[in-house]
Amino acid sequence: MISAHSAAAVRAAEEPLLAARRPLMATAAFALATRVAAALRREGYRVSGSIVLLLVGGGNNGGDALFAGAHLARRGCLVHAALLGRAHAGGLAAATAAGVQVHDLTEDDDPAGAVLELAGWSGVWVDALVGIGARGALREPLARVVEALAEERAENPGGAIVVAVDVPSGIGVDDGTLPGPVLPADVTVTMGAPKPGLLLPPAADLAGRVEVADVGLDALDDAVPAVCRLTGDDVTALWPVPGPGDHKYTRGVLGLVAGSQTYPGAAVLAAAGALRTGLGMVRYLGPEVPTALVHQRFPEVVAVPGRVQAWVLGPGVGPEPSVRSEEVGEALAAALAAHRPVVLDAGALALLGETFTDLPATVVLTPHAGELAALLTARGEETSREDVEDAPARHARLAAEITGATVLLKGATTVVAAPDGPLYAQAEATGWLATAGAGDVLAGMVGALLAGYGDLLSGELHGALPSDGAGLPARLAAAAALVHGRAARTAAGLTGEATAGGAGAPVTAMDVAAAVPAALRALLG
Ligand SMILES: NC(=O)C1=CN([C@@H]2O[C@H](COP(=O)(O)OP(=O)(O)OC[C@H]3O[C@@H](n4cnc5c(N)ncnc54)[C@H](O)[C@@H]3O)[C@@H](O)[C@H]2O)[C@H](O)CC1
Ligand SMILES: [K+]
Repeated sequence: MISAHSAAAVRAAEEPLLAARRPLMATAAFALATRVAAALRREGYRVSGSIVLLLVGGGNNGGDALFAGAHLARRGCLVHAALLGRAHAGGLAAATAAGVQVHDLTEDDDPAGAVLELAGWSGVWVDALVGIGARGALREPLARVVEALAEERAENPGGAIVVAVDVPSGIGVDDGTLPGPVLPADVTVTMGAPKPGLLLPPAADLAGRVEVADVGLDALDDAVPAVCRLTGDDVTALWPVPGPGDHKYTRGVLGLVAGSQTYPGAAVLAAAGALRTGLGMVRYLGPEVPTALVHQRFPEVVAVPGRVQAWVLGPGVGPEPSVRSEEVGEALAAALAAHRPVVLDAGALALLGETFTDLPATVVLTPHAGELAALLTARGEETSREDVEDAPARHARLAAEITGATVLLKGATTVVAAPDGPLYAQAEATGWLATAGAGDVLAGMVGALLAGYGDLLSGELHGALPSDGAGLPARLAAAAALVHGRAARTAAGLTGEATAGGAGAPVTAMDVAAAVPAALRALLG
């Protein structure tokens, strides 16, 4: 698992080391210089002779770059330092002594023009304007400088390598927002631990390859992370793999109230997602048309009421009041009364206006940005889809706090928030996954995992939800999102990590469901 820590947590971990006069900045700077050299070599350049431009702000972020520039100068780089704030004195002295060419632009009347000229000759731009000390959108003249460089980079994408120091300057370090202009990075060398803004969209999309420089912040190992990203190993540890003693009730039975006469296909897609994820049985409850379609595709689905350990309610049910939405409401009331974990998707989310208020964290909402905006607005927090897309983590957390439920906010990066515990940010998906029905498949996958842990989550095994169950719904939802994304990549012909190259090919939602077993085989070994 990748754990990201807030700026405050990093500072708290730094304090005792700084008090003990540990050379944090020297360690950070050496790591930065090493990573810049590696980035040059990765692109086929020689280190010696390469021209490096340091963009230096007025704090310790700039200090890191100045000390790193001294290392690079001693390795034969031609290093220029554009000072755009009162530079770190020690760093400036070290850089000057090592032959770094310093350009003090603090009094320049057109610093952006001067920086652009220096940038035009440079093979590497080191963005050290602000780090975790940033407060809000970049102020002038930094904003104009960053805008000019970002425009230049957009016009010449194959140009300089951009290396961000700690974070790309100007991102929302703790919430992943983009309050103002930011220079997209190819590499972010982050000190001590990833920051939330390097995992949370939209800022995470501008960080490039994130490399963590170890500066000895061991105190963070015991700190509760602000944001987590599950990796394959975490999913392997979580995924319920049946053994000789298992039967369908120990593996979990999922109740599925999905699909309608208008959208019958959602029932098939949600059932596909659940069945391919692996569970004891799916009980489908719905009208004649979707029932027939589900049975045609999956004869193993049982279409009569009975014992279930978890529910998926709402895929393919419209938000407008209808007989079907009433059936979903009745199923939700029964599930809550029985303390069963529930996934609420699509039309079921519209039920949360006034009737269902304080939900347990074992209820997992799976909205997209528009549905989350509608849900928050219905609860008195006037919110637009754009508001959610600009700050997904903040709005997912707000919805979790207001409803009490776990919120899986679908998007290119899927964010999962629970009323307490860390946020999750899963970014395995490919753009091909943006296709009709993919959300129905994901709802089925989340439901299958909840069913697999159904008795534990319902507290039947331990009385009240045990401490080791706290946070489990969020982890399971994040695990489902990881496998959903990996399955889409597999179906699209994109293998390996999210960073692997290749364009892939179109996929349907059913292709994604069909690829889940292959994605799991790759993960479970
Ligand atoms: N503490 C240490 O020894 C280490 C710190 N590391 C690096 O230091 C930065 C954090 O440094 P800090 O001095 O606290 O703040 P910054 O340099 O990030 O920024 C402060 C600097 O930026 C100006 N500023 C703030 N907000 C804005 C804005 N919106 N627009 C324009 N300018 C802004 C502010 O006025 C100051 O001048 C951390 O990120 C690390 O890179 C080392 O890595 C480890 C040791
Ligand atoms: K920076």
